Amino acid sequence: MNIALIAHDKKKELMIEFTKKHRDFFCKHQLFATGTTGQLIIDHTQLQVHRVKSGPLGGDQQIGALISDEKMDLVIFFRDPLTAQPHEPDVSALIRLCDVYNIPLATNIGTANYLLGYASSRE
Ligand SMILES: O=C(CO)COP(=O)(O)O
Repeated sequence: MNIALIAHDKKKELMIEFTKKHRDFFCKHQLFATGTTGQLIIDHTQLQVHRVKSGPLGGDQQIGALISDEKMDLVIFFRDPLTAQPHEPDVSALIRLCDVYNIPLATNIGTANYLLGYASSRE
């Protein structure tokens, strides 16, 4: 599967812990991430990650383009619901494209755990 991993700043620690915990799952898949999130995942897990630009600099739109090209199978996007983002339209557009293309999307750890459990059971 092609999997996108994205986290807003206050959720980056959570993403690091999540990818560390599920490293055995993630190492079997092609990973894509926005710039800063991707670098942190690489630094802490040594997983291979294809990094696009940072979210506020167009990275969310690049992930959105991959979704619209039907190249993404799962999106895990730990959003920060309590902090205004300068690129909020890009965030909304990415989430919208997941709905347009029926791509499974987790925006919090509860859903992410659920989706990973399901994806692992199908391996
Ligand atoms: O802003 C983001 C998602 O909207 C994430 O971007 P970074 O991973 O570059 O911080």
